[in-house]
Amino acid sequence: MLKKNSQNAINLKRKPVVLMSMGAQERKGHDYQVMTVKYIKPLVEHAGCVPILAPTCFGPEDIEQYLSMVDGVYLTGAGSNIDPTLYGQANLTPEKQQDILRDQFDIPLIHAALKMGLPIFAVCRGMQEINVALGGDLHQKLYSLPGMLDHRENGDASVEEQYADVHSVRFTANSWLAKLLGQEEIMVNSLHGQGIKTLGKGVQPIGYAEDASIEAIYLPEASQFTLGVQWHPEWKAAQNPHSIKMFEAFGYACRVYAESE
Ligand SMILES: N[C@@H](CCC(=O)NCCCC(=O)O)C(=O)O
Repeated sequence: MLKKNSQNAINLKRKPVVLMSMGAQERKGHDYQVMTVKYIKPLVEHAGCVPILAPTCFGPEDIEQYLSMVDGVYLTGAGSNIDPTLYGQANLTPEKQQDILRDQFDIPLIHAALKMGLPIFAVCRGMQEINVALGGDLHQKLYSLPGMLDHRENGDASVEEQYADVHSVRFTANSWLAKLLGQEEIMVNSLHGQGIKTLGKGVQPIGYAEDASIEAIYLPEASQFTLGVQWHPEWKAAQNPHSIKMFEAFGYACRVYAESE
């Protein structure tokens, strides 16, 4: 039996379950599928969800079965770049790692999740995947464009320094995201070399860095919660009220989906 409390929270008998796509990594001649704990932690602690980690190395065949078991999809960041042939460009960063198996899993996953009305929260590479899945493309070297900030981290710096807030993001005035966060501008960290160029079908920017690059998107025509951010709200989320609000909102959307099942 479902109950709603006075804060409009939904008390399900079970926690909502959320799919996270894993990434490929090779170590000492063995293939691994990996997920960084920093991404899982706020999903558990602030969204109140149970993660299911899906290996992406066996192809997209079982996507529908995975999605039938979950109440949301959380697409994380990763150091790898999306294969640019998927958005009609030659590879300008051949020195960078790719993860074609994750691309081949996540693109149909996004289409299927949208069709099913599953809430989607996407971070960094995940946000770029949504744009590519919907027919958009990317700047492969955002940092080489005139007038743009360098959004990459300093590879020689400590992890603390790499994930420190470095630039602002301004949200569309009166947008749902500005209302959720209670302010129209926040400071964020930045660890990406690529960024959205042409918008995919139905993709709406809702936050921009001071160099006008796209930092947050959603899909206004979708019935479910959709949010993609280019920064890393998962990093020390417990210490960041904005990150907590985003994970809580995603968790709430997943609970609503679970209740509807
Ligand atoms: N490779 C893309 C995506 C960047 C991204 O997701 N970075 C994550 C860094 C590592 C992590 O925190 O998981 C780009 O460069 O734009």
